[in-house]
Amino acid sequence: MSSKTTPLHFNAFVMNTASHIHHGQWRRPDAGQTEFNDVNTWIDLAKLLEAAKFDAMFFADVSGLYGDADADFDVYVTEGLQIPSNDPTVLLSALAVHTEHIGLALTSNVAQNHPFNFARQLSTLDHISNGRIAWNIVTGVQDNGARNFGLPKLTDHAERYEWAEEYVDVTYKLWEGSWDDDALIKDRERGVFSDPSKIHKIHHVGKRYRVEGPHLPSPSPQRTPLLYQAGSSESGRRFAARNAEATFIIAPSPAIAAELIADTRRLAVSYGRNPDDIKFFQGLSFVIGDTQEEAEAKALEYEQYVSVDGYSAHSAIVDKTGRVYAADTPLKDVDTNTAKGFVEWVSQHITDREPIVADLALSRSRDTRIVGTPESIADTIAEWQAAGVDGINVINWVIPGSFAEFADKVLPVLRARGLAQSEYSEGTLRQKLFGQSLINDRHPAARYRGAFSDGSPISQTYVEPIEAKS
Ligand SMILES: Cc1cc2nc3c(=O)[nH]c(=O)nc-3n(C[C@H](O)[C@H](O)[C@H](O)COP(=O)(O)O)c2cc1C
Repeated sequence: MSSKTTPLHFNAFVMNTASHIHHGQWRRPDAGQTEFNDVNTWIDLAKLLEAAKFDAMFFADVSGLYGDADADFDVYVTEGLQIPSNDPTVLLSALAVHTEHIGLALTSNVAQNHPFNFARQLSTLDHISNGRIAWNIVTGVQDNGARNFGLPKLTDHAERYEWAEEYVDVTYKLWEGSWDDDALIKDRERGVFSDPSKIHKIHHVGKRYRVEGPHLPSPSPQRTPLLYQAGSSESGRRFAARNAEATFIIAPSPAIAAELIADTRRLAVSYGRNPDDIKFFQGLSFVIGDTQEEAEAKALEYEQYVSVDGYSAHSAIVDKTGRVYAADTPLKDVDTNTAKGFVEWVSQHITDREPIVADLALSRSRDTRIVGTPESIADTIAEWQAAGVDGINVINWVIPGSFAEFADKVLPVLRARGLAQSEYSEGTLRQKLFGQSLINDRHPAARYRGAFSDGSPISQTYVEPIEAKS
């Protein structure tokens, strides 16, 4: 079913590191991502994106190293594969003060921050940015990323999503229920800064957390930041259907995206939400030429920089000791239990010779890559919209070049077709996407509005009701 979203939304998909997705490209002379430690790299990019009317900068993040935590991690360090990396939560405060309209989205998983303090950080950022913050809710993907927070390894998949449900429940209570709208008074005459009868403890007691409250920040412009989610398994889709206002997907084709979108929207309705309470953002990268031949030639040039080790390591095509296979290793000799389906898929598509590991890397670098002229790229983007996609997360090869080129060459064609905005609409990030600043009444966070005002325990998800302390 075609998306009703016109114009589409466009986010710049980035990470505060040198080698985020397209590994090896940091070696190019025009790769500014090597200077990720310089805040001006990101401030300049934010200004470029805002001038081009991108909807948001969308920062990925991880809390550790990829691969088996007991395995060798040399390849990640050699490749700069998401290490070193800096914390997007801190960086976004700098970007907020240098921009006015563009949304600022950060990824954080349920292990890397305690929900009480994380809710406080996001409220602070939402105040600083005047309501432009979004949170990409992820459950984590790394054993090391879990071990850095005291866990023995990555929590099992289903339990990670149960954990995420309680995590967001705590944040919803803090963001939506702890402060009434008129609690902050600042009455110099009477010497009353806030009204204590309008600020409430949340008394959360759950399987993983005990959080008394109240929330320390006063309500920010959005209260609950715009909520993204990334994760497309059955559990991932159910979590998104209950909690996400936007989900980030990397479907291999518009047809598969259409199935994923229809299923998630159907689930959202079963949870009492509307189908269009969720917007879907597809990750795509672009190689742009004034002619198709020029675009193809540029694609070959990018492929000269492809790091087989980088893509192999990121796709967990590693042996038991964590070492990547040599590029000329026949795929039949690859022993992996994490990417078996991908290895088999690539093998099926190479029939004229023995498929090797280098073919996997090349296939990864071409995943959801569109090579063409601005017009042909706009045609393809329209096909994703027809599949139900509401926005595109633009994946870069180089910073800022990939975004500057997309802004200069493709966005004008999309604007002429009504597929990209020419101006920002007023208001907060949620106002721009959904026409209202606060999360809608169909979302589970809304049930906590006013829920603690009389101090009585409320029907709480994932926690036993407790006698609210008088
Ligand atoms: C498009 C996309 C982007 C993701 N980005 C991140 C990320 O930045 N950090 C992270 O820890 N996990 C990230 N993930 C992993 C998911 O959060 C999730 O933990 C993982 O996909 C397992 O969920 P699933 O089995 O439901 O897909 C991403 C997943 C997808 C599909």
